[in-house]
Amino acid sequence: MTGGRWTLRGPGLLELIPDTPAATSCAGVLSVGIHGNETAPIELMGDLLARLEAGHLRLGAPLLVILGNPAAICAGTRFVSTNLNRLFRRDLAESGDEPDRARALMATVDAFYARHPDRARLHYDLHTAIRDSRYPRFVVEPFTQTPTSPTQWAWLAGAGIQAVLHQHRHSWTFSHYSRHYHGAQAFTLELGRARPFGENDLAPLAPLGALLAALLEGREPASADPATMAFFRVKHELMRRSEAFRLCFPDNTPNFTEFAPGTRLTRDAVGGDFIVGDIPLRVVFPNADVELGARAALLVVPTPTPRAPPG
Ligand SMILES: O=C(O)CCC(=O)N[C@@H](CCC(=O)O)C(=O)O
Ligand SMILES: [Zn+2]
Repeated sequence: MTGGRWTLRGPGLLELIPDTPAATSCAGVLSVGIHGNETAPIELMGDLLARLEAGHLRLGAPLLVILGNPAAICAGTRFVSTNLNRLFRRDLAESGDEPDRARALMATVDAFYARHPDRARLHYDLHTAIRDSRYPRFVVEPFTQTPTSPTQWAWLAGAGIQAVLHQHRHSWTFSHYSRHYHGAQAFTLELGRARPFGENDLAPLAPLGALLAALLEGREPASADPATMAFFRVKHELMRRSEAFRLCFPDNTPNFTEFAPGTRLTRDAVGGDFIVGDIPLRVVFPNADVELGARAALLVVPTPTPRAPPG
């Protein structure tokens, strides 16, 4: 490897250690495979690491590269026993494969950021979605007390991200963990539809690959006007409350599809049905098959583009 060395902090936990980090470089966490069937980010990361190993990239920043759920990746499934991306909380009490993995990932992230106390913290958690989307590449901004830096919006726009969704409450996802406990600039990135290994079209992800390469080399990534992205915020979260829960629209409805006032969206034996009120709502991540008590869909509305910094 040119410019540094690597060390394994555990299974699927690769730390890249530069000889001479660029002065302004971030301490970055890049995670893929938190859901085992979301393969495009794993291929993208494999390509980045292959270019580093071949000497086409020079390491210039400390990076922690995480392969999230190896057992689920081997099985080709979203998870083995429970959804790993709901377990990133320090008071986690559950036992089992995914809870143990969540604890290992949290401890590894804690130790990584602690080794770089003076650097800006960043975490991109890379996913793909179950369904198509009106915006194939979008990010979820975890609920946060600390505002997102305008630079992040410019980098994400420059990386071909088409939309942003602001979360309305704590969600205990991996990106939320880095944001909430470490004040990192952290996002979940949704990068098209989940497909098996070998069936992904990585061409639309080339600008994101360029962003990741710039971070790895400690260079300033390309920027674009954040106004090129559509911004949304969560208005309602639909939960599955009983076995009878079902969605009243087809399974293949793309993310960000809009429903008019008066449309019935769900039926459930507990808590009643959900009908769209006075303003249209768009649906994101609909999934009637989630565990009881889990999120079955987000309903979102447009929100203004964050203001650019003065000057
Ligand atoms: O397509 C779907 O329904 C799910 C895709 C996915 O895994 N999304 C993440 C989003 C995490 C977040 O809200 O930040 C998830 O559900 O864990
Ligand atoms: Zn996912």
